[in-house]
Amino acid sequence: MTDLASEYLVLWASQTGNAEWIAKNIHTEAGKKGYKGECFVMDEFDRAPLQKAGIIIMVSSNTGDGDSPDNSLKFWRFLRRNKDKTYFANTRFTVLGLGDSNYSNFNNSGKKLEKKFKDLGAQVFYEKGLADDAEGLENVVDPWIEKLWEVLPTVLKQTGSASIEASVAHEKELEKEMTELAINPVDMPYSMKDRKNNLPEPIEKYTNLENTLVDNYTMDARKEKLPGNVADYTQLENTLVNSKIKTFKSGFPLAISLAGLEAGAKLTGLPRVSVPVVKLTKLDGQKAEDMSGKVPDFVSTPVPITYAPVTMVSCLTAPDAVKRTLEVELDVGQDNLFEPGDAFGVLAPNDEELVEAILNRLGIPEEEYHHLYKVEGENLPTHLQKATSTTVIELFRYAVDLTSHPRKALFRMLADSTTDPKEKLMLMYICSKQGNTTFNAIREESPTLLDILETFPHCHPPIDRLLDLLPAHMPRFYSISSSPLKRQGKIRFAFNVVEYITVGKAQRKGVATPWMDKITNLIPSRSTPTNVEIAVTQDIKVPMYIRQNANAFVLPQKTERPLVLIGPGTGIAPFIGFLEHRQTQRNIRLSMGGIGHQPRQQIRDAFGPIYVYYGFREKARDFLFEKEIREFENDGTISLLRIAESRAANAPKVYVQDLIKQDSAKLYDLIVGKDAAIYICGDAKGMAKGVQDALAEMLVEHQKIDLLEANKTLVGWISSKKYLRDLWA
Ligand SMILES: Cc1cc2nc3c(=O)[nH]c(=O)nc-3n(C[C@H](O)[C@H](O)[C@H](O)COP(=O)(O)O)c2cc1C
Repeated sequence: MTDLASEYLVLWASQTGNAEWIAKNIHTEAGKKGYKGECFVMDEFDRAPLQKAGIIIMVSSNTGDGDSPDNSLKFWRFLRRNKDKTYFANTRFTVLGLGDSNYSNFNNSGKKLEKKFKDLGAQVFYEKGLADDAEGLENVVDPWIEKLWEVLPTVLKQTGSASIEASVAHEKELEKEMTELAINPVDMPYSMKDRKNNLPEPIEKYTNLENTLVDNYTMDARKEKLPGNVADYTQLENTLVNSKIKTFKSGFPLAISLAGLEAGAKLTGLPRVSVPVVKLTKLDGQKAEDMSGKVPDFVSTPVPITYAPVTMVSCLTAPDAVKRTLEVELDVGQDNLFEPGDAFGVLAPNDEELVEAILNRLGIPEEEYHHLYKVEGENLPTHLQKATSTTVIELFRYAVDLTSHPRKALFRMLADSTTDPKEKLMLMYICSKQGNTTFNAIREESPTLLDILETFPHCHPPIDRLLDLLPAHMPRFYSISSSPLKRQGKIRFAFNVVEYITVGKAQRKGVATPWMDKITNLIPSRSTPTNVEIAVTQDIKVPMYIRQNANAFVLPQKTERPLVLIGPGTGIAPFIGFLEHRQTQRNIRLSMGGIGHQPRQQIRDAFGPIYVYYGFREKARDFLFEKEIREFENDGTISLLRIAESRAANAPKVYVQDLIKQDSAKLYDLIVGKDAAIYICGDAKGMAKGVQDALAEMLVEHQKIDLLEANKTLVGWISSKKYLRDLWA
């Protein structure tokens, strides 16, 4: 195939919006460069010119255990059924995979796409890119796209409406702006010396500002730094509160290292200014009621949302434990069908104080919060497509993510939205190749949008552009930790309340877990007794929907099949549901009575043994579900309970993988001899890899095969669903 193709097709599959955003940017830019083509989500492949487009560019992320995103499952069914080795004989393609190296199945879906397309006769025109969210997607995505523009003219005609010359000229212009920015000495942000000279006395307070323009500061720390009498300011603050002038939450401005920024140097590798898509139009004079507590209509879910009343809350950790784990029960009603192991999504809003502080920082007064707007634009991202009549506050509560890792493209846009040349230079530096270390350090700090805006006080981005560049706000998923057999119409789940301090001393919190902590109202005391179930009678509702488990992380149909359940920390939660289910099934069988000469033995044989590997820091503080687990052990639901304590006083650290190694003979007999299914839930990084190694060692020792063979066997077990993993990074 040497001819130039005349049309391209971009296909994307995305679980949380990154791949969609990147794919749509590629499509928009290709159009601007004069190429002709279309862009579709993979599951709409039947509308796409699959065989007609000579060039296919695919962008796909991963979910679960190297699984393809939900919006590509139909496409995958089509690909799997397609056995025609010449189906894509006239197609050249490339793949951009988005993955995370914390997962052992790194970028599995992109790799699978490449293999399948080759099997169907397609040829690779440009080597696939495998981006890593653990390191920052941009590190691979940006150079991969840059190179794509170099390769594309060799395989695709520029036939679009824009004339080639015009597009080349436009391209040159962009290129110049994008790849080169000379640093003029007068534009340089303050040097350390200047900074010290400009600071009020006493200077010692500021000497910790090495390499920073802005120190991290809290309200109190800020007061401390104010020159003059602090009492005056405190009084001023009180006066403001008393006179009902609203005060807003402060952010934590970032400490930005400019170590690589030198006068006369050039900034290169700057991301292209992303094409504006979103247009926010005010609907004249129309206002909406404050719908606080109700998820706005533009949020789409695969099944309708249930507003489930909270019926019980319990704190599973001791007051002085490092993590705080809550268990919550929701009344989801009889119509929501689920199995233990299924997950459900919680539609929590962004933190209200954060939302209001951001709106305030963007210059939107409170009386504007409820004006109705329409979100318009060609090729809008999925999460904004239905926002045809909504308010600014709802968009910031439910449409965009205000706390996840910022994209380089956001900094690039902010650079164009500041009135201050020094801020512009800093922002350009952050998204340049030279500023990569600084960008990664910023990612580590997980700043909120408020923190970023407070770091660059002269930056006034238009809201439309923020909507363009902020990632989608997503539901948060939790595993169900109860059995519908035992608790009809109710689900229980457990979660750690995500709150922590960063290296830069900024306080951070998650979205859904602090929200649930707040609405269930256990926080004020913090000394809530451990493991006491508190009935909730107030009208507290959680918007949620059940997502049935796509990767078979549910109990096997046959109750005789032995199980090995491995779940440290909150990874034990789905297994509590499994065990409750088995316990109830056994009780039902017992109440019905066995059959034959040995009825009790017959009942026992109907339920395979269950080995549980569970771990936590310390028995006294973090033994989640202790009461339930002891009960399962005593009544024989659990056949073998192995507990790993990683921070027991005066004892070596023990992890679940250590216990698996100790039990390797027993486990080999159960897993290989008796065909047990293995389930593992929890941290993808240390734990899942450790368990994988321990299982491989078990095979090496008892099956007498080498490590390579052992790992191949494990991969085979994963694909045959004998070894099931529900992991998070
Ligand atoms: C629950 C979950 C499971 C994931 N599993 C994998 C995986 O098995 N392999 C991998 O390479 N990346 C995995 N990822 C990482 C995603 O592919 C990555 O974060 C990507 O940027 C998401 O893009 P999206 O927003 O388009 O879905 C997982 C992410 C999540 C949240």
